[in-house]
Amino acid sequence: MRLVTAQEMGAMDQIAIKEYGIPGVVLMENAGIKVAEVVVSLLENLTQSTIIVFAGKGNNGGDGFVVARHLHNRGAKVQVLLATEAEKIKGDALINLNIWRKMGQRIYQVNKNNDVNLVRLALMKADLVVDALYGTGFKGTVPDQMVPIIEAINACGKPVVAVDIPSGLEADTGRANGPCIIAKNTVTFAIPKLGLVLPIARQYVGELHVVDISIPATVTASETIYGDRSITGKTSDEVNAGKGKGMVKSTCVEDGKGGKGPGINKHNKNMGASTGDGSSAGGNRYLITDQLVRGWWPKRTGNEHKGNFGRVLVIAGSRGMSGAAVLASQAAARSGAGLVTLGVPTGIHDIAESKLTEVMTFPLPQTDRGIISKSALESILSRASNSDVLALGPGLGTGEDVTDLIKEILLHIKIPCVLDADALNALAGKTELFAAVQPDLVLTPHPGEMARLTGRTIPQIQNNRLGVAATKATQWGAVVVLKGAGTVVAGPDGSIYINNTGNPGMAAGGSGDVLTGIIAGLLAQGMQALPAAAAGVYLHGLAGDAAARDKGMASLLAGDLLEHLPSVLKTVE
Ligand SMILES: NC(=O)C1=CN([C@@H]2O[C@H](COP(=O)(O)OP(=O)(O)OC[C@H]3O[C@@H](n4cnc5c(N)ncnc54)[C@H](O)[C@@H]3O)[C@@H](O)[C@H]2O)[C@@H](O)CC1
Ligand SMILES: [K+]
Repeated sequence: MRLVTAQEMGAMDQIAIKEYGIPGVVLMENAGIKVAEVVVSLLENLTQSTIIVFAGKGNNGGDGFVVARHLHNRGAKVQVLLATEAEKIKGDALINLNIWRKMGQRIYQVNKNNDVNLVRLALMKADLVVDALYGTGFKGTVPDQMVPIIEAINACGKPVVAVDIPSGLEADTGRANGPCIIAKNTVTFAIPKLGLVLPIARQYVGELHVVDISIPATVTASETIYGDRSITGKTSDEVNAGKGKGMVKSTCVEDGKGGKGPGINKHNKNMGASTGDGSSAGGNRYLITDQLVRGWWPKRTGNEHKGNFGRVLVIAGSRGMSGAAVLASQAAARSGAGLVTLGVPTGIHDIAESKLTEVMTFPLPQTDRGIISKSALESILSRASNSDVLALGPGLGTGEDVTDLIKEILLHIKIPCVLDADALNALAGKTELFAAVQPDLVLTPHPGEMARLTGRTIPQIQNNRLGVAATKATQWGAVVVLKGAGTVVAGPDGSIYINNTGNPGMAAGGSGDVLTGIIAGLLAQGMQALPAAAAGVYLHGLAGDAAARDKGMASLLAGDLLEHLPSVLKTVE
């Protein structure tokens, strides 16, 4: 499902208004009607219900007046509390405020500090609250006089329906920098705003409804290139040249409905390049959904043999870390790869072989610390020449030997690679190598590994997950999977896929090894790097959710994910 920033949504609204001739007041009317419908669906007896609508000074408040009118028309008792001076209301919002007044309805101004008593009194009588204080126009922290109002709403215990976005939440970052409405339901217009699906926003958004307000599909479905460089990756001149021309591209890859899918080729590795860090990388953003994954799924016709589904080579493990190698290779096999071969240091070869049935194994020369030695290079490259994908890293261990080996592998490899764990640690400070690698690369760092790779702190990574992932994916010409709650998958073109499956129980040893194997398994079946990574994190999370339902989060083990992979895969197949 496509996601947009506030600026992109605003640009789409403007195109609908200025180029298609749909008056803004019509969009506002539709928005208000759709919110009213959700409110009606939540109330048992509308005509016996009292609804309080909190309206702010902008268009979000304008939507609120429309909601109030439709609920009143349908027999509810509706009170509008205005959290600004009425004189500040303008444009379409003023049109709707005036209609409300002409209907003989009052508004109650509650923009002064001592008005909070009026707010509390109204809330006591309410069955439901509509939050139309701030929408996508909000940034920063709510002004002081709004703090007691928002606190009173959150404390009243009545269900709150947020119009477009909970007030106090930033549409792009999903951050609440101060008090913020905690909604039971959020009704967002046309396309979900990026911040609404980020894990930090979950507690405020509640159930998310995405409703159509009649913005033409040609506008919402286009890979729009509007706004400034911070969104498009274009120079301001290019943007100005395109202004007023409407949609620049029309291929849409949304919910598996069409388009060629977000493939990657190395030639577009610098597309959408961004200068700064922030959320500055160009490209489109999506929430990974079932529909998207189904659209990417390799089709099986029934006439295949095991060679059709690709061969995965896993190079992993070291003394004491045979489990990582076993989990990664089993996950590749479980994800549908035709053949999986695991190369491990001699010392743990027998252990790996005894734990694995379907996966073939072979021993590699090792150092006296039980780590694969540099002299394994030739053997690995020779195996790789008969494979379709290489998964490299889980449990490899660290040291100069490993670093040298990985560097050499990457400089000579000709098949797509998934790099994880120690393969990433080995390349900290040597990331210029990524851009020199010929085949597709998928990197799967957790925030700690990303901090080492980029020379930043973990908080710096976590405070800007989307920006860092997209910027680095562009710079490195690789698919970057930044793990953690709300895993971010970024492509070299700056596009971003956000994952919402999974649970905290998955933060267990070995979970990342399973993900590496799943992505390698999907790549082996012919999926391109970006869809394989995005589908991989989605399925990995679903398997984790199924395992948590089965066993609870506390005792969830990485091996449980393997057990639940088949049923999860069955649902998308
Ligand atoms: N024609 C359109 O563009 C449509 C807009 N719609 C609604 O309009 C909303 C966006 O409206 P607006 O852009 O008017 O803005 P909002 O209504 O979201 O915000 C209201 C005002 O608050 C101000 N503000 C922002 N941050 C603040 C802060 N920290 N402290 C104090 N004031 C702050 C803004 O400058 C703005 O004037 C959407 O969320 C949606 O609800 C819908 O009616 C659909 C059509
Ligand atoms: K709102």
